[in-house]
Amino acid sequence: MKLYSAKQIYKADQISIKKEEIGSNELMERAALQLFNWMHLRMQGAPVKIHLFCGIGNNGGDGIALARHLVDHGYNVEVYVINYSEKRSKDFLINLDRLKDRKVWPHFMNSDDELPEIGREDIIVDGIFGIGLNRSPDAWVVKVIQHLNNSQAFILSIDIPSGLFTDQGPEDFEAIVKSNFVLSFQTPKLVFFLPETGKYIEQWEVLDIGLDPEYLRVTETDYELIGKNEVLTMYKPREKYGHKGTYGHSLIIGGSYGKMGSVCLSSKAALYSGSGLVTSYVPKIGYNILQSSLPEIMVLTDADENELTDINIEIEPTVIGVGVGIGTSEATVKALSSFLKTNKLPLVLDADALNILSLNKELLKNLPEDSILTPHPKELERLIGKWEDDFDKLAKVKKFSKKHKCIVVIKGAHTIIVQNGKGYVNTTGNPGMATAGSGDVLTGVITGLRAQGYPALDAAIFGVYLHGRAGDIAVESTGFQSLTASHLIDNIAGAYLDLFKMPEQPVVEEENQPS
Ligand SMILES: NC(=O)C1=CN([C@@H]2O[C@H](COP(=O)(O)OP(=O)(O)OC[C@H]3O[C@@H](n4cnc5c(N)ncnc54)[C@H](O)[C@@H]3O)[C@@H](O)[C@H]2O)[C@@H](O)CC1
Ligand SMILES: [K+]
Repeated sequence: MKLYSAKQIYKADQISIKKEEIGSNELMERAALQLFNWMHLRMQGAPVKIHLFCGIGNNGGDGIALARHLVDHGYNVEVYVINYSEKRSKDFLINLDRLKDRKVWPHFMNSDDELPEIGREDIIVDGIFGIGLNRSPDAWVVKVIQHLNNSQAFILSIDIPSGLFTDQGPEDFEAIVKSNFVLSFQTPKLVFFLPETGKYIEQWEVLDIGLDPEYLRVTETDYELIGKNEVLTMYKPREKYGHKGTYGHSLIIGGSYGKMGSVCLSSKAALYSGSGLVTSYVPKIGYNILQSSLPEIMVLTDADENELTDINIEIEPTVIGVGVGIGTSEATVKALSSFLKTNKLPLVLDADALNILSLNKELLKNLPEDSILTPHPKELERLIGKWEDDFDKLAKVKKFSKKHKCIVVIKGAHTIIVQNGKGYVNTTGNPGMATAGSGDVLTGVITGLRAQGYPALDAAIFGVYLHGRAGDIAVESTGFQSLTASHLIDNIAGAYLDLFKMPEQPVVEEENQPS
């Protein structure tokens, strides 16, 4: 699913209005009706108090129009207009008049007005600012926003939580509505998925207001949201006459004294994600550990007992996953450096391989094109330097990816895969996956997919999706706290099977026929 920018949404609005020969207020009416239907379906006329806080632009206009529909259906509403500017939009004014026709008089709130009382069982509709926010709200509006956040009432935001910019990071974190639910028009917004701003959104849903499908189809976006539909197009079915050679050979290079578990996890994950063959390359200390815990896997050893000192491979793997558990000792840095200088095979780099690259940036030029780097936030900072906010981080990663012709997997609650100027935002996974070894499993899954012939970008996107989906399936039986990296591996199978599961249809009971 594409994530459109505010500029693109405004353009889609204009094109739809022109093509359909409708007024902009008709588009607002569509939006308001969708909002109303959503609420009405869930509330079924319940006499809960609904406080609608509306700005003076089109987001406020949506709120005012919604208020009219709620009033028409007998809901208990109170409307407040937050008068933060003299420049009321045309469609806001049209809808204000329509509301007044119903003899509903909003409270017009200015800077020194008292804040209304809101019960914790009430509902707040947040229509103060939409995608038109272009500077931080004034101090008194921030107070109103804080009042809503402190009320403990359920907050339903129209289009975007008020105070969040659509395409830039926040300036004032106090000035943002904390939404329980966002009904976002036509597209979710990128900020819903970034660490600094995603926390203002508990849940979201898209309302289709019928913006011009052709414009939406042909318009390229900088970001895409990745769900099942997106990865299904990447999936490679197994061939009937395939053999283990058809599905590639993964080599996992890693480990040091006390850190052999990471190699076990990566190697096993590569196998479970479908790699035909898997070999691990480890210090001697790892030989028995791997041979006895993973019978399907072949093992090669370094000359040294406890750490990697000379990466000397005499096999021809399809892809190499390198870095888990290797540490950063002088001997290992040397070994990795000389390996990178001669290696031409596709790479997935993780953990200390990334830390070694950060300390020896000249090695980056040795990476084969389309190498996949999987840093967690600290490793990323070492690679690209500090960032000011999430948008600055994304800009820096894009620049890095372009310069070094590599794919960067920014691990997080919503992992984002960046190649060149484009980002792919993952939707699977859960907080239980913040656990030891989770990253090692991801490295194995991506390596295993690459071995099977998935192009690098697909391997990264699909791998991140599968890893998260395995976590989502696992958590149903483990809970967040007890989820471990091994559970993730055990559920890779479930994540694959889930790709082809049809959504469950609601059971419709047959009506009793008179006999
Ligand atoms: N035809 C359309 O454009 C549609 C727009 N829709 C709604 O319209 C919204 C966008 O409306 P607007 O463009 O009117 O913008 P907003 O309603 O988000 O903001 C209102 C206006 O306030 C001003 N402003 C921005 N930041 C401010 C600040 N900190 N303090 C004071 N004033 C500030 C800006 O001039 C802005 O246009 C969407 O989020 C959506 O809810 C929907 O009705 C669907 C159709
Ligand atoms: K809003």
